[in-house]
Formats: sequence, C-alpha cells, structure tokens
Amino acid sequence: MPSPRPASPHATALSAVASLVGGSTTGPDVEVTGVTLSSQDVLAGDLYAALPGANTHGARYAAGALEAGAVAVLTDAAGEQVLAEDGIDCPRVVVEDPRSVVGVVARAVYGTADPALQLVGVTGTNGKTTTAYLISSALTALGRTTGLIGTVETRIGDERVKSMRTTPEATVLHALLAVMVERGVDHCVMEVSSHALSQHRVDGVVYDVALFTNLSQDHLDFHPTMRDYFLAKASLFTPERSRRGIVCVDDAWGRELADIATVPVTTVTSLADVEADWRLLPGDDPAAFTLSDGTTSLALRSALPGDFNRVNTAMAALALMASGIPADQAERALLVDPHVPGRMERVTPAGDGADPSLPLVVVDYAHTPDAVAAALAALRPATTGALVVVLGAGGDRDRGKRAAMGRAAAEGADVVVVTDDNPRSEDPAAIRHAVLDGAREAGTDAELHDVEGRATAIEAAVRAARSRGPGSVVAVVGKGHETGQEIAGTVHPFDDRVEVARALDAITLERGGVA
Ligand SMILES: CC(=O)N[C@H]1[C@@H](OP(=O)(O)OP(=O)(O)OC[C@H]2O[C@@H](n3ccc(=O)[nH]c3=O)[C@H](O)[C@@H]2O)O[C@H](CO)[C@@H](O)[C@@H]1O[C@H](C)C(=O)N[C@@H](C)C(=O)N[C@H](CCC(=O)O)C(=O)O
Ligand SMILES: Nc1ncnc2c1ncn2[C@@H]1O[C@H](COP(=O)(O)OP(=O)(O)OP(=O)(O)O)[C@@H](O)[C@H]1O
Ligand SMILES: N[C@H](CCC[C@H](N)C(=O)O)C(=O)O
Ligand SMILES: [Mg+2]
Repeated sequence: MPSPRPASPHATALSAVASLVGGSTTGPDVEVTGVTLSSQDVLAGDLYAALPGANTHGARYAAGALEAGAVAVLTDAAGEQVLAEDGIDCPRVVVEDPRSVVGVVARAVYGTADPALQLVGVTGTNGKTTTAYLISSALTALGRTTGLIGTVETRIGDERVKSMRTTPEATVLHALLAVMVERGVDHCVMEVSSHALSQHRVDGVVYDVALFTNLSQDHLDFHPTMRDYFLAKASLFTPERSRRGIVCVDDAWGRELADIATVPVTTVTSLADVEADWRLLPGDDPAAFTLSDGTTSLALRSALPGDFNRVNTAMAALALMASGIPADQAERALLVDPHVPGRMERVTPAGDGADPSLPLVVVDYAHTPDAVAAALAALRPATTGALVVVLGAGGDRDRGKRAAMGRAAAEGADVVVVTDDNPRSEDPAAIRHAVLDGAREAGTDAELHDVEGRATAIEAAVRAARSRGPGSVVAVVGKGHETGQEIAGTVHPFDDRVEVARALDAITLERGGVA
C-alpha cells in the first residue's frame, strides 16, 4: 500500500530545488509537487530521486518513473550517464551525492521545515517500538491526535498503514509529516534506526525530543564496528537533528552518549550505582516503581512485564514531560495498556483458555542477544515449571549475533528449541547450527533441540512445556508482529501468534475440549 501523500500539495520550481542543493540543471524549469526515491511509488508531478545504491542505480528505473508521471529527475553524474545511455532527455538536477540532499529537498517540496507538531524520535538497539507505543498510547489517552511511525505500523490519528521499514525513506517521512499536519496531528512519535541515521533518511527533520534506550550487538552486517553503530545513533543528539535528549545511562554507551551529546541531555538510570538526573526506585510490586529526580516523583506502573519495560515506561514518562505534559497526567496516561503487537504479547487459545495444563505462551520480538536475555529474565518470575524458548536468527543479517543469541537462550531457558526465523537467501540449517553452537558453548543444563520449520517448532515447544507440568512458560521470540516468513526470496504468510493459538487449540481438541 502506498504511503499517504498530502491532499493539497504545493508546487516547487525545479530551479529552486537546484539552487537549494547547489546542483546543475538541464531542461525546462518544471514544477514538482512531490518527491520519491522509489520508481514504484511515483505520482504525477513527482521529482524522482535516482540514487546510486549497493545493488543498482536508481537511474535505471528513471524511464518507468517518468512513464508513471515523474516530471524531473534528481541524480548524480553516474545517473546522468545512465539516462544518456537509455536515451532519456528529461528535466534534471545533478549533484555529487543525491542521497545526502534528498531530505532537504523533500522538506522544501512538502513544506515541513517547521511542522506544527511535537516530534519525538526514539533510537537504541532494543525498546524503540515499545517506548514509541507507550508514548503514543499515553498521548492518545490524553486526547491528543497522535502520529506514530515505526517497525510495526504508521498511524495518523485513527488511520493505520503497515510499515515497510522501521524508519521510512526521507521522501516518505516528509510526506507523512505534511499529511500529519494537514490532519491535525499534534504529537508524532517515531523510531529512528541506525540505518536511517546513516542513510540520511531523517535529514531535514529536527526532533523536539530524542530518546536513547540502549546499545548492544546488532546490525554488524551494516555497521563495520559497534563504535560506528554507536556514532550513527549518537548523531541524533546534535543540533541538526534534535533540540534535546533523554538518555538511558544503564549501559556504558548511554553514559558516553550523555558526555558527547551536543544538545542538552537529561539522563535516567535503573541502576543504583550509576549517576543520573532521574532514577527508577523499586515499588511495592514488580510492576510498580517511582521515577524521581529528587524533587519531582512519579508513581509509575509498567503495563508490560520485565525490568526493561520499567525502563521503557520511565523513558516514555520523561518524553511526555519534555513534550509539555504535566507529570500527574503522564503518570495516569501511562497506566493504559499500550498493546504493543508482538512484544511480550500473551497468546491464549480460542476456546478452553482456563485449562491449567496449557502453558502460558508469550510472543516477543527479541532478536538480539541482549533482548533474548532480557525477555527470558522477564518471564522467569512467572515460571514455576519449565521455561521453554523458541528462537532462530534472520538470514542476510548480522551473523555474529547468532551464537550469542543461542548462548543467551541456553543461559535463560530450560528448554531451547532452535528453529528458522527469516532465512532469506541463506541455508536455514546453517543458521540454526550457528545458534545451536552458541547454545552448546553456554555449557548449561538447558535441553537443546534443532527443529526445521517454525510451525513445527512452536507446536513441539508448547507440547514440551505442557509435559513439563503446570507453571511452564513458552517464549516464542524473534518475529513478534511479523506476518510473513521470508524464505529464498518469497515471503510466506506466517504469524507466530496464529501458530501458537493453533498449537494450543490442537491440544485442547485432543483433550476433548472445544477450541
Ligand atoms: C541496507 C539498506 O538499508 N539498504 C537500503 C538502501 O539500499 P541500496 O542502497 O542497496 O539501494 P538499491 O537497492 O541499490 O537501489 C538503488 C535505488 O534504486 C531505487 N530503485 C530500485 C529498484 C526499483 O525497482 N526502483 C527503484 O526506484 C531504490 O529505491 C534506491 O533508491 O537504500 C534503499 C533506498 O534508497 C533502501 O530501500 C534499502 O533498504 C533495504 C531494502 C533494507 O532492507 N533495509 C533494512 C536493512 C533497514 O533499513 N532496516 C532498518 C532496521 C532497523 C531496526 O529496526 O533495527 C530500518 O530502518 O528498517
Ligand atoms: N529497554 C530494553 N532493553 C532491552 N531489551 C528490550 C528493551 N525493550 C524491549 N526489549 C526487548 O527487545 C525486543 C524488541 O523490542 P522493540 O521492538 O521495542 O525494540 P526495537 O528497538 O523497536 O527493535 P527493532 O530495531 O527490531 O525495531 C523486545 O521484544 C524485548 O524482548
Ligand atoms: N528490524 C530488524 C528485524 C529483525 C527481525 C528478525 N525476525 C529477522 O528477520 O532478523 C532488522 O532488520 O534487523
Ligand atoms: Mg522497532
């Protein structure tokens, strides 16, 4: 589904675009009413940004873009060469590095230099989606018209569009901000991935508040080192990208970020031995806690399980206050269950839900070593029987995290069922073996299984948990809200929550119950 565009686009002269980016122009001075960098999303009147990429050059798709209604092309010298080879003579702007200017071009075309809404950006390895939902659901509970842009979906008030990426391309993002302003959205909360920061996807956007949750291993297929990954995240905390920051200093990366940020930063910690402006203090029960800076105290409750979700809730509270919401209102609004799809989401059988022999099953999006450890630690207190985990690892992504995920699983669970995630172009068995190697290296007593096929693995895990007796818990991690499984270039319909419900119903039927 194409991403929304403003209902009332305004026209920008191509010559104005050229002078904005210092590019050379060829051809008549047409007016552009939109901008896109995907030939598949062209609307009439668009400027098509034909970018060089790792796989191809966008200029190869210029003919299609022009046919679909694009009126001009923004590209580089290599792109212009491709246009010439293809016999295309169209109005164009040529610059050295078109990707690095496409954000400011989109900002000019969509008029989003100073959008009339509060903009919150959330970065970090884990917790972006969860924290963004917590903020967005609290704002909605407070009667605000809210926008949300992230891994699961894009929301514009009540309208929902499935997301293709965690952070959209700059052309899509500026169009979305324009649409949000048109529709009266007063607060927009969005996830800002390190890919986005590195690839100029949020150029031309200045966040009123930027949040940093944490940093741990992920994406080392894209970033050469953890430091490079960190510096990409850190670039959000500079005046070009944000006005102020809220940084969780529970890990050393957060502490370094608080030191090097060039915007004013408020720090928060859940650790007793770390210095911070705000700290989380334990409450009467595991979900409750106080967030205090020594003067102001908020009595908060995490609607979601796990220590990490208390931190996410604290970050959300600080973001709300930084956006002008009074502390008492933030406190109350955060009590609302945010329902974050596929994050610590309990799946119940369709019918015989109260059957005590059925295990508690939770679907979660843990797909990094740190998140696997955190998710299992969160479920341990709820486990009086065995804790069973089903996990794999994505293909064509950071290979180095696979063994570490296996290790975290074997350290946190009693039974580890290693299966397929999104193998993409890789051999699924080879990925499973890398995860299993790590699990074995952990040297714990955990029972290890290698099960080909995720549906089979989920059913086996649910049955194993049930056979381990009441109080057993199953964590199915890695795919969360995803509704497809990518195998060898094809995305097959697949939803962990559907498969879990199916497995629970199958057991219920065997016992003579009604599913
Ligand atoms: C590794 C990566 O991030 N690659 C991004 C990069 O691709 P690329 O430079 O290789 O581009 P390319 O495929 O060579 O294509 C060149 C140009 O031709 C255009 N093109 C290509 C084909 C066509 O039919 N029409 C067309 O217009 C493309 O839009 C592109 O501008 O630039 C493209 C747009 O210019 C992005 O679509 C692409 O994201 C790919 C698809 C991707 O999978 N990205 C993932 C890894 C990603 O961004 N993930 C983060 C995850 C964060 C998290 O949650 O942890 C995210 O923010 O989602
Ligand atoms: N603050 C946190 N610290 C550590 N682990 C967390 C935290 N918050 C969530 N998690 C774990 O990480 C998983 C992913 O969380 P979430 O989807 O909120 O993160 P994300 O940063 O949006 O991830 P992605 O980059 O894949 O979009 C959760 O399912 C949970 O297991
Ligand atoms: N946003 C994450 C999603 C990973 C989810 C997991 N299911 C996988 O396919 O690896 C990424 O692009 O790395
Ligand atoms: Mg996310």
